[in-house]
Amino acid sequence: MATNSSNGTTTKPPPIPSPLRNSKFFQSNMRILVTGGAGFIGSHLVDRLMQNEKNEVIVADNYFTGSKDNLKKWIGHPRFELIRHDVTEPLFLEVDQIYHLACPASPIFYKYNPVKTIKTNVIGTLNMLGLAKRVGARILLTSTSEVYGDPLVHPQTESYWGNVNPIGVRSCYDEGKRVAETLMFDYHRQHGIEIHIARIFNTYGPRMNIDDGRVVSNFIAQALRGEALTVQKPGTQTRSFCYVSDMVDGLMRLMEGDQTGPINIGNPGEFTMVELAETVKELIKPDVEIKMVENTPDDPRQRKPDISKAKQVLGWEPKVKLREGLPLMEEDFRLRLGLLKK
Ligand SMILES: NC(=O)c1ccc[n+]([C@@H]2O[C@H](COP(=O)([O-])OP(=O)(O)OC[C@H]3O[C@@H](n4cnc5c(N)ncnc54)[C@H](O)[C@@H]3O)[C@@H](O)[C@H]2O)c1
Ligand SMILES: O=c1ccn([C@@H]2O[C@H](COP(=O)(O)OP(=O)(O)O[C@H]3OC[C@@H](O)[C@H](O)[C@H]3O)[C@@H](O)[C@H]2O)c(=O)[nH]1
Repeated sequence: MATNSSNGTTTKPPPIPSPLRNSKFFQSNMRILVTGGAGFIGSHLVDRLMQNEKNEVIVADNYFTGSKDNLKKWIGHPRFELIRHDVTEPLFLEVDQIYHLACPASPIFYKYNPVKTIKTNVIGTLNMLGLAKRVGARILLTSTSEVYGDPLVHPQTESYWGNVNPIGVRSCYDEGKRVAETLMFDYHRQHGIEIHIARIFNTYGPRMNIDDGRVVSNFIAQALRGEALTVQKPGTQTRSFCYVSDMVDGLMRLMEGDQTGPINIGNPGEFTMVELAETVKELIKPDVEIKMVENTPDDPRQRKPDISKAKQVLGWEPKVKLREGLPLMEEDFRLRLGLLKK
């Protein structure tokens, strides 16, 4: 069956699934690979996938930012496998679906080793597309709102080509993800691979690394530790925050449908960093100080997804509001920091 690309062209039918599927010994389970599945979003995705008894889940992760701890409830389960693997090396598996999430998401981590970040996005995605082609699997890429760069169009629609610095300190990630999208579409057009591209906007929730440097995790950890909330200048820059359970729901709907995307998955609720700090202050520690600190180069000044396409073709929209999601993350951080509520 040819797939409908977002630009209306139809492509060759996908390669036939692995001959294994026709063998009489074949388990009829769906074999799902989640690269980066030991990470924040990936481990929540694994939790949801494992709820379906017809799913066998394999996680491939190099633990650069993820942790086995995020998957401890599944280790040893007969339908679950965890392998230490770096996606910049080829991977030979028999699978039916690939959720390709492997890439450090926190700017502090993806800037730590920029060459490795772009290798992960380019060579890692090439390896996963090669795997999809070999076994006839469908593949979903978790791309990012960063492909829009410092957007001149607001809110951002999927048809916006972006405003990205090709040689900046964030380019390893922003351009790396753009090349990953390009590779996805080239394999789709040239080899008929069934692709799905999600452009994920800022996502938060339990299991974020406490010190991974992203704004929501920073503010909550700072408030719980009684440290000043560090608003990076100018403080008027905006982001929109999607709770992780909404994000996982969107990714699974995209994988199960026939849309190539790209499709924005995010919460259109837009806040300045000062507003976010004030909300965390009010909800967690009303006497905490808020201080302005220096920012880093090329920080986008505004970001808000237009999610009309996700609503229309996926029947998806976020349900959890920021003021509902933050307390759930606070509870998780208190537990992990040993600061249970008195
Ligand atoms: N969380 C967000 O706000 C957000 C926003 C946009 C896009 N995304 C994308 O979603 C995906 C997951 O993000 P996250 O927030 O869960 O980040 P995360 O850092 O928690 O998870 C990434 C996972 O990938 C693994 N990984 C990194 N490089 C790897 C490599 N070379 N080989 C194998 N595994 C590797 C890490 O160890 C980690 O487990 C990423 O692709 C990220 O770019 C996230
Ligand atoms: O302590 C902090 C940290 C960050 N910030 C600000 O908060 C905003 C968001 O910064 P974050 O580091 O949380 O995240 P970013 O928006 O830069 O990237 C995020 O969204 C796009 C995804 O692809 C990335 O994976 C995700 O990390 C920035 O304007 C930053 O300057 C603060 O004000 N204080």
